[in-house]
Amino acid sequence: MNIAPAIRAHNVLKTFRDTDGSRDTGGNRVTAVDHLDLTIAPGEVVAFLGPNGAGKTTTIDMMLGLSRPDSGEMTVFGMPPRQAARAGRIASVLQSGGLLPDYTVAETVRIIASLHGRTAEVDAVMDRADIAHLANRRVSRCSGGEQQRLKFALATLPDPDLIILDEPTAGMDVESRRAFWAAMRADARNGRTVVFATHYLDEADDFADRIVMLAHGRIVADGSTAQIRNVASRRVVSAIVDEDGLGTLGRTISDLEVVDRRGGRVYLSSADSDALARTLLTATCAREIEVATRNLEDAFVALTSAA
Ligand SMILES: Nc1ncnc2c1ncn2[C@@H]1O[C@H](COP(=O)(O)OP(=O)(O)OP(=O)(O)O)[C@@H](O)[C@H]1O
Repeated sequence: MNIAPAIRAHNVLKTFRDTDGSRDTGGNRVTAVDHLDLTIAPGEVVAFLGPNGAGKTTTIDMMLGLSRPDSGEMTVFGMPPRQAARAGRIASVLQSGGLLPDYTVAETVRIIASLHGRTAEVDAVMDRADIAHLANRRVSRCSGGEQQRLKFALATLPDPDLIILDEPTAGMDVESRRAFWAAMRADARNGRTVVFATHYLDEADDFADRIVMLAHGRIVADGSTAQIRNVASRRVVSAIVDEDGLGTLGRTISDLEVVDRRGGRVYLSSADSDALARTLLTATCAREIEVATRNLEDAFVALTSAA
């Protein structure tokens, strides 16, 4: 059977007029999403990871049908996003607004449940979002993390096939973040597709099956969390070495990557870091050779700054 992908972006381009506060700059445009190709299968939990301005929100807005690509095509379950949203297949958890402060948590869930004809689900949904113990608390008295869990509960009420979350834990402390993602995980086990944007590497690593790293509107890495960790755990060999030495190295090590140049040192990476270090030592006049493990943060910086 041919099942439509949950999300398919084909050559999606989105630009904006450059409005930097000055008078019209002559029609310069910012490319927010640069010919994006991406397929997400039903049931995947995918993190969009990227620095400020990478294009995460712009991509998410197009997935939700809030804006349209300039060119290319975005589909959700094989249809235009707006149609999928109208059919109740997409829900989103937005960062701010949307809750009535004077209602209790339980009243809020019941009101939205009745709108969707899902009153029988109220208890189960509150349990999954870990807000059952807050049932009688006014929304205005809930912490930011508790309010986000409530919003998440509301988003799951219509039983959508896809949930999209744009930085749902921004501003939360570590404990609240953990509680939020535990609730999300409990829900995703039921086969829902979840796409979330985050700045936090740990969050992506802990809760996603797959990480899509974005920078400058382009995908710079896309893989299972294990694959991304594998790239991240490569060793970096650094040394003081001249351009001749680098040339020799480039001819010997086919996948040589110059990760960084800092403080007179060159930072290098290759799948076989032993061969890299050996060549540096024996075939060049490199000095002060050091080998270090690259952590996820370094890998992220290296991948995104190379884009
Ligand atoms: N309405 C707009 N008008 C002009 N430029 C925009 C608009 N929306 C986004 N941009 C620009 O498009 C680029 C991508 O922005 P986007 O908000 O999608 O990034 P992001 O990855 O979500 O960033 P953040 O992590 O800071 O939320 C940025 O350069 C941004 O300034």
